[in-house]
Amino acid sequence: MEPILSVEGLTKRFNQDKSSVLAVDNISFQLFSGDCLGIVGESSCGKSTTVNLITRLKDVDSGKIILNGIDITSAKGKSLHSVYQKMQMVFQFPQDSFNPHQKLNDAIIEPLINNGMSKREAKKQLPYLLDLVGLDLSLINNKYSYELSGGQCQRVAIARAIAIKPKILICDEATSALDVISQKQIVDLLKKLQKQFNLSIILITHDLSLVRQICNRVIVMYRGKIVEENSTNEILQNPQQEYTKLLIQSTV
Ligand SMILES: Nc1ncnc2c1ncn2[C@@H]1O[C@H](COP(=O)(O)OP(=O)(O)OP(=O)(O)O)[C@@H](O)[C@H]1O
Repeated sequence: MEPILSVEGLTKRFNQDKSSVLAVDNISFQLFSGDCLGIVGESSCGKSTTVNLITRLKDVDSGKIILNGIDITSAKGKSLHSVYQKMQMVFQFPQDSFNPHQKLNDAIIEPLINNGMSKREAKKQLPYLLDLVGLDLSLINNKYSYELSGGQCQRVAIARAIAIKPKILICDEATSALDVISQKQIVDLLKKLQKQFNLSIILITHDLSLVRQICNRVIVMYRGKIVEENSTNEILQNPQQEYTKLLIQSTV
């Protein structure tokens, strides 16, 4: 089976004043259709930089990113449009994902309009998209992001992300700013959507219990490198690397 996303030798260094950080150090991995891949590791190990490179928010120093068979390593301008048709992101702080001056109705359908759908047609999709994430149109109608709870807002962010039916959803600490009940609801929602649309998910998290609930594979990062990669069961029950063992111990 061909991977939907393949990352080969990805490297990124940040230079600041006289210091320099090798944030991502020659990492390679593959994501297959229907996979939920967890990327875990302590703060500053390079998780978010990895995501920023894959989604082309940052330029790579070296390495390759192949999305659905197409090399997107240097995708820019118009070619990014087709990248974001296939790959969408959900971020940690749902309220920050939205323009506070834009009504949520408009924010959700924006990707559809950017994708060529008329505003009238896009509006007709709203109740369906909200239903997918367990929300009613009456709740968000004419509201702004700051008028919703974090959990509700994250559902809206997910509705917007899946509106154009991406193949890959990247969740960067998407539940870590939420209370425990909302976290569980978002995890259940992601599981449901994954099945429904055969979504491939990359889940960036500190939280190994989250990984246990939803991921089938896990990558462990330490100081910019992948130190271990395996099925979730193997990583959690039979970790090979000292760092992975420490990570598991520290979160039990
Ligand atoms: N724009 C930047 N300029 C300089 N250094 C950066 C930049 N972005 C990230 N870094 C550095 O790169 C390293 C990796 O950061 P990154 O945000 O990818 O880690 P992370 O694993 O996502 O951390 P966290 O879990 O705390 O979000 C860190 O040392 C960070 O300080």
